Amino acid sequence: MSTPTLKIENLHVAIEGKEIVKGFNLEINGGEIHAVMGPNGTGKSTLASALMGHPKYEITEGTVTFEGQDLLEMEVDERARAGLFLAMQYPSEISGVTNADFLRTAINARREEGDEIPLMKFIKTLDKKMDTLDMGEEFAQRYLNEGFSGGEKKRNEILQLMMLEPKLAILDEIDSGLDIDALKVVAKGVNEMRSPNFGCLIITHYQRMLNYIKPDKVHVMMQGRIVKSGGPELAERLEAEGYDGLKKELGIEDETVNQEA
Ligand SMILES: Nc1ncnc2c1ncn2[C@@H]1O[C@H](COP(=O)(O)OP(=O)(O)OP(=O)(O)O)[C@@H](O)[C@H]1O
Repeated sequence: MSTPTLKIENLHVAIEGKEIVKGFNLEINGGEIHAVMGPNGTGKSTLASALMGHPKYEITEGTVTFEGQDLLEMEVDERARAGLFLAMQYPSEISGVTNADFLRTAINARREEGDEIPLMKFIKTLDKKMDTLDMGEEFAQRYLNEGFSGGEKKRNEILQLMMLEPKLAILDEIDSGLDIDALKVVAKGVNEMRSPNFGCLIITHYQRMLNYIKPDKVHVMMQGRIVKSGGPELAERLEAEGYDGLKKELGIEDETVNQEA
């Protein structure tokens, strides 16, 4: 058996002393796409931020390995260099840094000194990927996310994903605020990345994203942990019944981790 790309065991995460993630387990093997769905406030974004090493999130228990290495021991930049990518629900704007400069710097940060990506190759690859995502040429020279619409920011995150070619991407609600055309474009980008060397964790409320990116596994998160796992049909059931049907089946009464705490 090969080493899983990501292995999360009994993870507990607290924010300002309050436990939000409560015993989360997940294993993603190379090339698999997993979706984590769940109602508001169940700890999905907290999980994503904790995996990326956000200092505000305290890991109180559990282990996480990335290709067999202890992820929790790694600094944030080490996690990115090791091939972990996080697309945020609200990408930040950086004035004075163009999209193209940012991407080239980020790509080179993951390469050895002296092995930087040649400029022409970079430009050619960037053009091709921007074309796939229906992005106008001007986006390369615009400051990072500054003045971008919500949909443009999401598209831009997928551009970063395609350029950086991570081993594992965590996509936190990249579908929120997207119109149907943008959603299809974003899905096209992710689908183009599909390969045995690319794993993906998609965090979403809605099934609609999963109509375009077919996950191998779907997990439902409630009260800070996975309460049910299945295939794409689980997402379809949630879309039809809402989360209430599942809560009844599992005997879960609380809606959020807050109420339980
Ligand atoms: N920085 C913070 N300080 C205090 N509480 C926080 C912080 N971040 C998250 N929380 C709380 O943790 C709980 C889980 O939040 P989280 O954003 O992880 O949920 P989520 O499942 O991603 O929700 P949504 O689907 O609405 O985005 C919420 O009750 C939230 O208020």
